[in-house]
Amino acid sequence: MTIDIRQASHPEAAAGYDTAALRRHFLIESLFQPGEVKLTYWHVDRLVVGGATPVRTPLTLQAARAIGTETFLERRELGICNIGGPGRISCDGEAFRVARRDMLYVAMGTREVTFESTDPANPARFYLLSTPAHARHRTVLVRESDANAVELGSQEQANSRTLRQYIIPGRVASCQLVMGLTTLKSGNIWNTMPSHVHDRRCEAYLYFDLSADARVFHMMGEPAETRHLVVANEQAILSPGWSIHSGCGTSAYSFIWAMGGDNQDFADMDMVPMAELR
Ligand SMILES: O=C(O)C(=O)C[C@H](O)C(=O)CO
Ligand SMILES: [Zn+2]
Repeated sequence: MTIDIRQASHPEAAAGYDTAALRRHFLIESLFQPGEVKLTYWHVDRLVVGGATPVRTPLTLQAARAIGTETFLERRELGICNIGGPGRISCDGEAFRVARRDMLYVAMGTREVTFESTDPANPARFYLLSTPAHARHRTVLVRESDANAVELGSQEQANSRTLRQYIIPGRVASCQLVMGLTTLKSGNIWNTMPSHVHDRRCEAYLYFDLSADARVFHMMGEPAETRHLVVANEQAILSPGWSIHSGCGTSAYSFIWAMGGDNQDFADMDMVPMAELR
C-alpha cells in the first residue's frame, strides 16, 4: 500500500501555480495499479482518495502512519465504488458482491476490509473515498439501480446527464461523507456549468469511461481566477471549498463525486453567475 500526502493550498498561492504545480497539488494521475492499494491523503477535510485493484490475490486496507490509528477505519468511514469487473469486498468477514457502478458504504470501526476480483482477467477497480468519522453507522451496499437518480442539463447546452446520489442523507446514514456518480449522455460534454463553490465542503472527482485519447478539461480556481487541469481516464481531482469544479470533455464521460465537510446538504451551493467568471 502506498500513501501520498497533499497539503492544503491557499487560493492566492494556487493562483500563482504553473501547470506542473497545479497538477502536483490537485490532480491524482494514477490510482489503479494491478495488485496494489494506492492512497492519497489530502489535508483539506482529511480526505483519503485511492484505488484498490486486486487481481489474483485479495488486497487488504491497512493502517498507515499518516492516519495514526491502529486500523484504517478506527476513526474514519469509507465509500467504495467499483468501476471495473465484478468484485467482492469483505468487511470483518461479511462479504458483499460489488458490480460495476455499485457503491459500498463501510462503517467506522470496521477492522478488516479486503478486496477481491471475481475474474483476474477482468479485475475489479475499487475507487476509495474516506473521511474522518465520529459515530458508527451501518455498512450498506447501494446498487446503481437503487441510487437516487436526478436528470440534469439539456442537449442544447451539451450537458444532459444523470446524477445518481448513493451515499446521501435519507438513503445511507454517514457522518460526513456524501458520494455519487454522474453520467453524461452521448454527445454531451459539460458538467456543472454554471459552476458553484461550497466553502463548507471540499470535493473530489474521479473521471472515468473515457477512451485512451479523450481528455476532460477540468475547470478549477476561485471564480475570478480560473485555471484548468487536463485530465485523462481514471484520474482524480481534488477540489478545495473555494474552487469551482466543472469539466468539459472531448467526448462524454462519467465521474464519481464525493464530499466531506461541515454539512451534508447536497443543495447547499453558492452558484457563480457567469458574469463573475474570469
Ligand atoms: O453533474 C453534476 O453537476 C455534479 O455531479 C455536481 C457535483 O455533484 C457537485 O459539485 C456537488 O456539489
Ligand atoms: Zn460541488
